[in-house]
Amino acid sequence: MKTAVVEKNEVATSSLRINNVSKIYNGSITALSEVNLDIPEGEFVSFVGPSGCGKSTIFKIIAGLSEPTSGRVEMINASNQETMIDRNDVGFVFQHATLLPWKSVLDNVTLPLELKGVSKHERHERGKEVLEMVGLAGYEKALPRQLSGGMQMRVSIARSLIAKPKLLLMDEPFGALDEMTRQNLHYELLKIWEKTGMTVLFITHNVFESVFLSTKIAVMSTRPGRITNVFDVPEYERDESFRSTPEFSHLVGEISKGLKH
Ligand SMILES: Nc1ncnc2c1ncn2[C@@H]1O[C@H](COP(=O)(O)OP(=O)(O)OP(=O)(O)O)[C@@H](O)[C@H]1O
Repeated sequence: MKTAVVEKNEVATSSLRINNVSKIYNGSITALSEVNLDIPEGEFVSFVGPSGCGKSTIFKIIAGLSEPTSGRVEMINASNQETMIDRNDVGFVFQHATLLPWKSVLDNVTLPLELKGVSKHERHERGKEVLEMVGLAGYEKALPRQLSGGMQMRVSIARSLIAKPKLLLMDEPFGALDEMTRQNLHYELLKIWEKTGMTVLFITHNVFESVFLSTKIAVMSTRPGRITNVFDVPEYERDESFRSTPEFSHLVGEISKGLKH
């Protein structure tokens, strides 16, 4: 039976702090207004909210692809000192796998290391390791078009893991996949998260998915985009039966209610 134990990291030594972040586009569109959230390392945090509430904008700011209009995102270390996020520690997965169609699976996955000038031998060793992690050992030579949508997403996840990120940002990674593929990837992702101990931030429109995967769920509202509620998900074993427990239904209900406000 597929199962994964989701436990909070009780010995977190640092946190990612979203500190009073606002973002106004073009001087008039308030995408985010005074967003605050502390995320201890090793947590799995989902962001749910209606279209346009600023979920992708937060991710772009965390990844350093966009500047906040005010506020900042920083790391707080064990001695409570603020440090900058090291962009080399951040991995990104998007809704579409965005693979290079003419490159093999292995070459797609190892591209970030190739761009850094890592030797072919080393990047192939590491590439095989991450392909194994996502369940694609043996597909090194395949081309993206020979893979299903779910397999292409696995390649995209493997590519994001190649540089051993401490923080993985996933922007609706399973939004375009069918339900069975999506559920299989949930287990794979939880296994990878357990194995690596990285912090995962995950955007989804799917409340069920957020409850199944996360240790914490940030509910956002639109106009202006802000976090209206944060739910802690108790520790439990994620297996098929979890989806039909009263705890699961209760949280789904509470979050869905929160989304309507
Ligand atoms: N580059 C930009 N220039 C101007 N407005 C923008 C820009 N990027 C985003 N916006 C606006 O900011 C708001 C938040 O957008 P964002 O993409 O962060 O929301 P989202 O919650 O990720 O939406 P979705 O769930 O549809 O992906 C929206 O009103 C959007 O139109």
